[in-house]
Amino acid sequence: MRILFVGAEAAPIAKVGGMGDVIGALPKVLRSHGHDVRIMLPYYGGLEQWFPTPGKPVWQGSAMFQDFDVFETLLPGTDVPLYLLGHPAFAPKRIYAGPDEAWRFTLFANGAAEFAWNYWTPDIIHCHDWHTSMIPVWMHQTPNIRTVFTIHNLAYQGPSKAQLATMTWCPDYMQGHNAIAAAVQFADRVTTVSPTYAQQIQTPEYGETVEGLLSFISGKLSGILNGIDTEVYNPETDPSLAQNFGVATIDRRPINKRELQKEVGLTPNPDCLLMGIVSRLVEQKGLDLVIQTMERFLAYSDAQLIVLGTGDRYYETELWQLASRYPGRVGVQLLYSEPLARRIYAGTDVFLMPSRFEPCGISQMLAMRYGSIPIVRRTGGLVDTVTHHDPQHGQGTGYCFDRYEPLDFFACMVRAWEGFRYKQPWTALQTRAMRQDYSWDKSAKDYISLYQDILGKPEAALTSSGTVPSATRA
Ligand SMILES: Nc1ncnc2c1ncn2[C@@H]1O[C@H](COP(=O)(O)OP(=O)(O)O[C@H]2O[C@H](CO)[C@@H](O)[C@H](O)[C@H]2O)[C@@H](O)[C@H]1O
Repeated sequence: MRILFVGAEAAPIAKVGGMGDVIGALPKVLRSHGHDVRIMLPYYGGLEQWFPTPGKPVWQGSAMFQDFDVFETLLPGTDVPLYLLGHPAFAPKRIYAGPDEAWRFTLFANGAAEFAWNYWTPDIIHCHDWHTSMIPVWMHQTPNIRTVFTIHNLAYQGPSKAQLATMTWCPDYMQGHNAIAAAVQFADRVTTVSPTYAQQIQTPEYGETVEGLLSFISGKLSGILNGIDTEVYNPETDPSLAQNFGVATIDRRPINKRELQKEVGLTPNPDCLLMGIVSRLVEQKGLDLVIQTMERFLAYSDAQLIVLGTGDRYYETELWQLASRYPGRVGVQLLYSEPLARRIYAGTDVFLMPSRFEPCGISQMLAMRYGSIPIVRRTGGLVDTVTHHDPQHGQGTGYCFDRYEPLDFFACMVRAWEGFRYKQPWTALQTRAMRQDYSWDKSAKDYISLYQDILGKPEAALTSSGTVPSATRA
């Protein structure tokens, strides 16, 4: 099959959060199954560091009365062809934010549609989040190109119908009151990134005002759990770590804790419970629970905390103030750093993720792979990836709580702190967490079945190169 991934992020070149991990990893796994998968991204300012000589565009097109260029290269470290859509609107060195966000991503989506009609025609365009919402709208009248729309985060829904109509002249058939609602209606299939979240978004509590629509289209909605890139995120080979380790050499892991404590200005102490957060600092991530409980927990215990993230000014300020009140015990790094993130996964004892909602969550899986035990609220993909530690039966991979209440989170941290004092069961817990299989293999197969189902083609109808002969395309 020929599949074009279109999205705003792809690791390692343009990543803000988990969607970048997904678009950076899944295509290469799908290609290893014999499918021709390619990616299209905006050509953001700053990407020149990855591609010093952009060369000539492979195609030039226009959309919304704007001319744009498309350059072709490979996603670094992979064999995945990457198309970069170049237009001055993407010249600034930022992925999101800015007053023109709605306009420039609508241009990107429309440009990607033009590209698929005129240059490289895939069987399926796999669209990610609202930035690509116009693609299913346009493609519903193009029977040979089908669409999958994946919701990574329903909290962001893109421009309103009125804005879209002004920007794109989209005709009245564009149903739905905003970009994401339109995509959901016109896509051949809608997916989200965990089975639990696929159910939750059909309820008022998690549906972000589109729960009615999502339950109406539930026949074409499914949840496919994210994986992680186990080649790139491997504590045995990760060059960012002070000390590599694996399940068999877990006794080497404490070196990472000591070096991390030194690096972020915490008092080196192997015996205290070192807690970590690596996150976008936004309401979704449950940071108000952290802010409400942390002083009391620090007073009650010997714990330390390291936070890495950027986001809302309110959370940045609150966390910064906490760090200034607890020098040597709380370290806050308000920045984006991939190597430091990995050192936090490898050096902390527990990883906090008390999310208000969580479509899937990649961070808790990375934490487990690196032996840091997640403390999570049981919501969305956290339900599907973390099970509660049961020391008596030697089961479970983390600590979980249900209600979004400070007391419940506090109690969960106390249980983890208590558990950490018993070294043998703790090491067994770490080993279990590290042994979990969160690779993309299973989910990639689920996506392949979904694509085949849309095309109405059994595996045998595909050619040996994995493409459907054009004469037999639907
Ligand atoms: N300051 C920083 N420095 C370095 N690295 C940082 C960082 N802040 C975050 N990261 C990295 O960004 C990723 C975060 O991914 P998550 O899936 O946990 O959450 P996010 O909300 O961004 O993703 C959304 O999309 C994904 C993908 O579908 C869903 O899993 C998730 O639930 C949904 O909210 C991790 O790889 C993490 O290490």
